[in-house]
Amino acid sequence: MGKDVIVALDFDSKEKTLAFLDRFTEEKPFVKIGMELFYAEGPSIVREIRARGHKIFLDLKLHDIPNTVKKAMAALSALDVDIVNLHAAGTAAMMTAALEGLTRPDGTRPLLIAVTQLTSTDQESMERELLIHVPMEKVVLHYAENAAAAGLDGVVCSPMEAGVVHERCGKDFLTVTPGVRFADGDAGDQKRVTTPAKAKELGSDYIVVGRPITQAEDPVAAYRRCREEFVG
Ligand SMILES: O=C(O)c1cc(=O)[nH]c(=O)n1[C@@H]1O[C@H](COP(=O)(O)O)[C@@H](O)[C@H]1O
Repeated sequence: MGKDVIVALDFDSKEKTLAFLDRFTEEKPFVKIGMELFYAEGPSIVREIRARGHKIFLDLKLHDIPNTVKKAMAALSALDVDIVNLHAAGTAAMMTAALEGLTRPDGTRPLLIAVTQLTSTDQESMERELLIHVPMEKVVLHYAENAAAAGLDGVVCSPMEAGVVHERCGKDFLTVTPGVRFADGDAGDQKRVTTPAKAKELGSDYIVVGRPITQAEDPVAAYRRCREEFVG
């Protein structure tokens, strides 16, 4: 898999989602199905979007005791998706169980990545609300190293940390980075934000972009602008 833009399909219904995807007549974007759409429509929406030929990052951010995560991942392994994730790269036991559950009888599995610190969290809120009194970059690197040691394929972090994660965990360890806005865009609830061009410079493998594309007046033009900046 190469550098690409992943479009976050944060819609509350199948109808809105498919109407959005129908706008793309020339390209087949890599998409992310997250909690909002999955909880509204269930696994059938994943199958339907896959049948249309899209690559899929299924972003359900699993986090529970190892046995529960293993069983839930086993259920998700029946879906033909490219990436799934955990929230967060916490204990080795949970991550190992997730890998076991996700691995199909034939030995194949989707890529498994884990969230480090949400891109809606900044240093101040991490300290005040989560009581983590360590620099953000160090926290992200710690989670990334945990994930790499457990055998995961990468992490979700902000583009701001992509470079150091690659330095520490290797160039093949994936950095999937939300928190992306155009220079003239509104950050909204995101805190650790860069432009697509900056994410490229910093070494992100994938940028995850939702509202700057889905809420744009011309989503296809916004997607193309994003790809142009990030992939070139
Ligand atoms: O796991 C994620 O995808 C994720 C992790 C994170 O730290 N920050 C983050 O924004 N995301 C997701 O990335 C998308 C970003 O959407 P926009 O802020 O609209 O571009 C949303 O679907 C979030 O759920």
